[in-house]
Amino acid sequence: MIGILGGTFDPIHYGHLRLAQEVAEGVALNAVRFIPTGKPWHRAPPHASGCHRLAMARLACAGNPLFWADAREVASQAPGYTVDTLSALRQELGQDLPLCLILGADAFLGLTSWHRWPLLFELAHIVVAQRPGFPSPDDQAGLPPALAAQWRARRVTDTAALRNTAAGHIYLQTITALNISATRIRADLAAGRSARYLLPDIVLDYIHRNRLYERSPQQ
Ligand SMILES: Nc1ncnc2c1ncn2[C@@H]1O[C@H](COP(=O)(O)OP(=O)(O)OP(=O)(O)O)[C@@H](O)[C@H]1O
Ligand SMILES: O=C(O)c1ccc[n+]([C@@H]2O[C@H](COP(=O)([O-])O)[C@@H](O)[C@H]2O)c1
Repeated sequence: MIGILGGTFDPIHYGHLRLAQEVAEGVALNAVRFIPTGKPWHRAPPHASGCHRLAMARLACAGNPLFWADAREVASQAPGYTVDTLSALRQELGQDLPLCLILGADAFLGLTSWHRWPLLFELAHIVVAQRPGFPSPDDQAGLPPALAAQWRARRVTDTAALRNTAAGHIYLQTITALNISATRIRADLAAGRSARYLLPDIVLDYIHRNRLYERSPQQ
């Protein structure tokens, strides 16, 4: 079973890495692919280029045999819709392998705005985790009605259900709450404050060597 963690990763940080690690252990994944977005259609352009964000993801993944940074969205000129990425992975990996799309609560709460979002359930399971500062995904009052309906229909509490079908379930993984965001890291760096212990040293060294995030970020 493979996990997919997409993100802007501008830059990648311990919130992403613990999310991937704890989901991998929680649902018994064989690998997690980190897929940095190329030119995201849904938010302001990233501060660092796709090449830099991919390089930082590669550095962060090195040393963990489960983790792998996937260049496909950065290398593509297409809008980077997750449904297209999952379709391509399905073609490569076959129809039977269970795929788990990993989402933090903020991403999950916005799911109904995603391109062709109901199709995502035909391509992968969704494993969602809480994130500090956002409503818990199992608080149905906080979900848009269409997503709450999917939650009721698809939610499973036994990880065996994820292994037994290739796609279509929703699973809530409890993880260590880390109130870390890339926005905060960019703000710290732009203000000349240290971002140590929020992200791996090897990524921070890369940021300093390449003089990323030195100017005041536009939020
Ligand atoms: N601290 C965290 N805890 C749980 N999930 C997280 C955390 N940080 C990011 N994620 C999840 O990782 C994925 C990618 O997030 P993203 O790259 O946008 O990071 P971010 O820190 O939210 O960035 P930014 O502050 O620039 O919006 C999303 O599914 C998001 O919910
Ligand atoms: O496919 C979509 O329409 C879509 C809309 C919003 C976000 N996503 C994906 O969700 C992931 C997390 O996005 P973000 O903004 O939190 O970095 C990333 O892989 C995005 O490509 C995808």
